[in-house]
Amino acid sequence: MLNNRIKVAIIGIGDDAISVYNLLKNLKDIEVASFFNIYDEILPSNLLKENNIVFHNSLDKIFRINGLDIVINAVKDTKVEEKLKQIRGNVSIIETGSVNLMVRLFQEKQELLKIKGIQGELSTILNSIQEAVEVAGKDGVIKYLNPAFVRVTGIPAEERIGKNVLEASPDGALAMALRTGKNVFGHRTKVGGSNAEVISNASPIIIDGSLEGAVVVFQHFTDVMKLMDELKQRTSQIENLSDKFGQVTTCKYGFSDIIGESNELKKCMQLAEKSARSNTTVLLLGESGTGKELFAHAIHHVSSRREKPFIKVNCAAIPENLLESEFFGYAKGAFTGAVKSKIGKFELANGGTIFLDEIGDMNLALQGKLLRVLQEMEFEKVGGNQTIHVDVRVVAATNRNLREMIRNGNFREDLYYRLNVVEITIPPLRLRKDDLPELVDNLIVKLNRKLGKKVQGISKDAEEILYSYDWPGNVRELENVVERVMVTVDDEVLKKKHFVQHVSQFKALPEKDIDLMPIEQMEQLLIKKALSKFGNTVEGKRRAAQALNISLATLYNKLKKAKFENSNI
Ligand SMILES: Nc1ncnc2c1ncn2[C@@H]1O[C@H](COP(=O)(O)OP(=O)(O)OP(=O)(O)O)[C@@H](O)[C@H]1O
Repeated sequence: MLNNRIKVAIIGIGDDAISVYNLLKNLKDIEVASFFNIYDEILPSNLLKENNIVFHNSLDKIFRINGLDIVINAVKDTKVEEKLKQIRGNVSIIETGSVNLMVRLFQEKQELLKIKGIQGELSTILNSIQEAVEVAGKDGVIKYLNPAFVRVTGIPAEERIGKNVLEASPDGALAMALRTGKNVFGHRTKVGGSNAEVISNASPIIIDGSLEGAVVVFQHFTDVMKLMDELKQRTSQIENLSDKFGQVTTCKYGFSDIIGESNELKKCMQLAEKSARSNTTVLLLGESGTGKELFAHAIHHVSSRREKPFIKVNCAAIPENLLESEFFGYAKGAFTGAVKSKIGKFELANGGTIFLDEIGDMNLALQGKLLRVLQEMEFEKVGGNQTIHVDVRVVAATNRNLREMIRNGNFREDLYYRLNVVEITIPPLRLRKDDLPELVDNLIVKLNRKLGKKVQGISKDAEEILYSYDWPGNVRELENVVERVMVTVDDEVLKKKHFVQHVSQFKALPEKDIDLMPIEQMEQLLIKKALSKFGNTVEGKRRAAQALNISLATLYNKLKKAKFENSNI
């Protein structure tokens, strides 16, 4: 019956009949099959438009309607009532007054069906989840539990349902939520027959502002712990890997990237290439911007270690107190905040090359530790007691005068000799100006690509001005100068006037009548000028270094050397 529509016939087509029809037409379980127009009344026009409704003008036809379930009598006529009494079988006769009640019953039935559907879905979910669920009414009587509850606790459903949770499990999360009317999170207790430790969350069920019961969801603590352990392990693996990825520098350059035909540079390249194939430690010396890092990359690139990591450590950029843990890593709990262990650069470089840039800026204590690693290729993490063995090739570089530092007691002599198995001093650009044309040509090609320009070359007078300059910032400075001009100029040939117009170095220096003075003195003058322009703050120094085309570390070194920091610049 629920799935078949109920067939209805309405007697009369007056106002009563029409309002009954309007009530019924939207109920999907009811089909108004026929109207009986027994007084030759005029049919309302909208009813005429309705489909599939048959109009009869004789009540006799009522007996012939197939499968009729209900007749609604919307006329007050004793003759009609008499006639209807003759109808037999399953047909019900209803007066218009009862129609409202019938409609309400149908609507409630529809709601009930909807609720049944939702109930079905919910019980499928509750039956299949791994977490145990238990529900109690406001009086504490347990009304529901799912199959996982029985599995986790070992208590059969029939022993539990109907009991009062406030007595059966007074310390459990469900009882707490019922007593307080508040959510309970992460509550740990032992349950039931299995005495299993569980971790539960419970919530009160509040309907229209009043507490109607509570529900608890819980699972085996061991399950949760297992998941947590697994999660922790995975997280630490991911952190380690991303740590490693972040630190491993891909080796970007080979010897073919080192530009220059001067004898001075060629000698350096030959020596570097020869030593690259052995495992020896190489010490690269030279002013800032001469290409020491480029050489370190090239050495790694032609060595048998080229497929292994190339790790760069800038000893000047890392605060002294962190340098040791940067080098060797630290063990978990080595100091406050060391919640997990950290892998150091030496371990990361295992099998490959470590490039210790600005080695002259390392403190004496750490120099001693580094010496031990270089001699024995083993070390312990900070706060750790396990010895770690590595196989690392060391390339070190500095723009400082290590021999002078040894004389002043600032650099260990034994470390110096360990490092300079092969010592390569890259000459400054001012001593190999023959390399300028090739360097500039190469730069123009690279920058044309980068900036989308079509520069063909530089004019003779521009070349002259480049030759006449001493390049304290070496190749790095040359790169910046050419880029600055190419960014601003659209001509195909770069001329002297472009360099003078756009490059402060050339603007600042008078072209003629410049007093000759020692280069170091000129350098100091320029640093003073830059600091008075940008200020003696950390930011000022950073901007001054930028303007002078030297690294911040180099600026600090030069300041230290000249003791500028205490002067009144
Ligand atoms: N011979 C060269 N051929 C091509 N490019 C070079 C050459 N020498 C240096 N460079 C370029 O000049 C810039 C500075 O070089 P690099 O960083 O190797 O110098 P550095 O001596 O290590 O400097 P610092 O001491 O300041 O760290 C880089 O962009 C590098 O590619």
